[in-house]
Amino acid sequence: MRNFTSVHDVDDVTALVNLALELKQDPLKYANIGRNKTLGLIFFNPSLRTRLSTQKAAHNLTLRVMDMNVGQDSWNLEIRDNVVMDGDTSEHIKEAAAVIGQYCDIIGIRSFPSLNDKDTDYKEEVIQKFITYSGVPVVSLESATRHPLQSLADLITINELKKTARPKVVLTWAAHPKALPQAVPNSFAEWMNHPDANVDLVITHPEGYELDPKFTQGAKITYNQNEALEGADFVYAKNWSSYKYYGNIISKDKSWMISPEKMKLTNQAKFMHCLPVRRNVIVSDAVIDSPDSVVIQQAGNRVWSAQAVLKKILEDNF
Ligand SMILES: NCCC[C@H](NC(=O)CCC(=O)O)C(=O)O
Ligand SMILES: NC(=O)OP(=O)(O)O
Repeated sequence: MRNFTSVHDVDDVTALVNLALELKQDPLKYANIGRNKTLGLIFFNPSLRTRLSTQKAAHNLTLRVMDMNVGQDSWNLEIRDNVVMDGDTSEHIKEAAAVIGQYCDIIGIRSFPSLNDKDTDYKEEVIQKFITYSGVPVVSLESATRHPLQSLADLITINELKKTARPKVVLTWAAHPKALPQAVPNSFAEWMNHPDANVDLVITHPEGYELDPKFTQGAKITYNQNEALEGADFVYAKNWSSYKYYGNIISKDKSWMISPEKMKLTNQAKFMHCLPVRRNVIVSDAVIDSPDSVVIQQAGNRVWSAQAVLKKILEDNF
């Protein structure tokens, strides 16, 4: 594996999940593989889990880590090509990526979408330009359209907790006051639809919140949340803004919040969310504080997800 930007970069998903579970049992098993190598973590947006879990994973592999918040610690970067840079961007991504590639052996990038222009966001310019110009392997720390380290951690968590060979997994939209990216649900759908995930995926959302079919193909999609939740083994809640009416909030329907009444429709499902989550907006206190909530285990698994990916990249490229 050279880069990790989506499930398509992984040649054997089952093997990667098994590697993560092996690392969870024995975190320092491959502690020498990153010796004298440097990982750079570049953030265009805030992060708690991704920043800290990836650092922890790197430390377990003896990688050195440098991190930077673009525009706060560094210059504002210009992403577009062929522009006269007489505005508020001081440095072009072409130079910035190439220079960071001189200092780092692997680069992680977090870059959210603008949610203004679908074509620009779905072109994934920031991460693609880092791949083109840095000359080193690149790992997505959540890009405009995907969050693969999160989805891998989600799959690890489902594998740890499933009670049947092929569980029913429900991805449900819930209302939110801010327009959020589609990256988490796109990526979750793409990973759950992979044959190695071995789950039945049902996606439920109000009309107009259809995701790009490129990610959801193979899943059952319904506007009826109660019907979707019936018999679910896992409930994965997430808000996203509309893909069709790009970046807009078209429903504020509070009835989509995951409450104890909704959880009663399920097969004593585990409640999942990538975090950060707004309590009593996306999920009620009673559900997130219940024994069926696995959000902390899920966040804990971000370490093993990142460590498995970094180990594979180190092994395959150095
Ligand atoms: N990395 C996990 C999710 C990050 C982001 N959430 C947010 O921006 C939530 C912000 C808020 O609730 O104010 C998203 O949905 O893609
Ligand atoms: N789930 C997740 O990626 O969290 P952060 O945005 O805090 O990194």
